[in-house]
Amino acid sequence: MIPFAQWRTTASDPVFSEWLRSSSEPDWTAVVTHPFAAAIIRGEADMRHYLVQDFQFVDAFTALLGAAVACADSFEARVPIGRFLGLTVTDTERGYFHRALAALGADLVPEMLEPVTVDFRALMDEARAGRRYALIIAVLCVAEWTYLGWASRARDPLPENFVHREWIGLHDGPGFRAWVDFLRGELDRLGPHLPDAEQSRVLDVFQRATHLERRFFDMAAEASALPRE
Ligand SMILES: Cc1ncc(CN)c(N)n1
Repeated sequence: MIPFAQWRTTASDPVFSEWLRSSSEPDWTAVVTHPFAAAIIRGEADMRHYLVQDFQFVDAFTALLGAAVACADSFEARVPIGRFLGLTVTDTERGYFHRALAALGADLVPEMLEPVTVDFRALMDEARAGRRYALIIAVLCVAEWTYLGWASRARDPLPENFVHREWIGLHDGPGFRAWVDFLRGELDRLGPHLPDAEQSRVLDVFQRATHLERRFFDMAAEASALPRE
């Protein structure tokens, strides 16, 4: 791993979030180009098992957003997080899950949690319990930026089935892009001023979250008999 202070001297885009992202390859590219994500874009992915597991992801993610509101270092930082928590995740996205899982004939509560769901929830719970804003934002940023990465590859016409189309729409568009820009901006604002050891901890969490995103899509692909990558 090249430390941020050294990396920034030669990087073309020397911001902290780009250091985290580029240090998380090859997992990062594997997530945003994953066959399961490509199948969602084509409207061909079997979403049932994936969305059932993801609803459990979103539960811990919502709690982590709450921790971000609580642990942010200013009112101005709390506002966009609180807005996204209240207007998107617990409203639009929750409504999508209820409609999509009903259309797919799935229960909201799964019979079992996949190992990757357990591990992802554990990472989010660890960040939430640690109450360190930069580490919390690192996990949130991976989840949202990787999803913007694959969803923004979609082109018109989007799939007819609302289960695919709305899932793409939830993770693309100007509002979601601004949210990802905010999360990246928080890392860019805070990261350069952290001590080296804390920068390493942020990178560790960022890399672990990126790897879990890859495993999550692998799990979904396996359940729907697609190649893992
Ligand atoms: C596993 C996972 N990662 C990210 C997202 C986008 N919030 C999601 N719904 N699920």
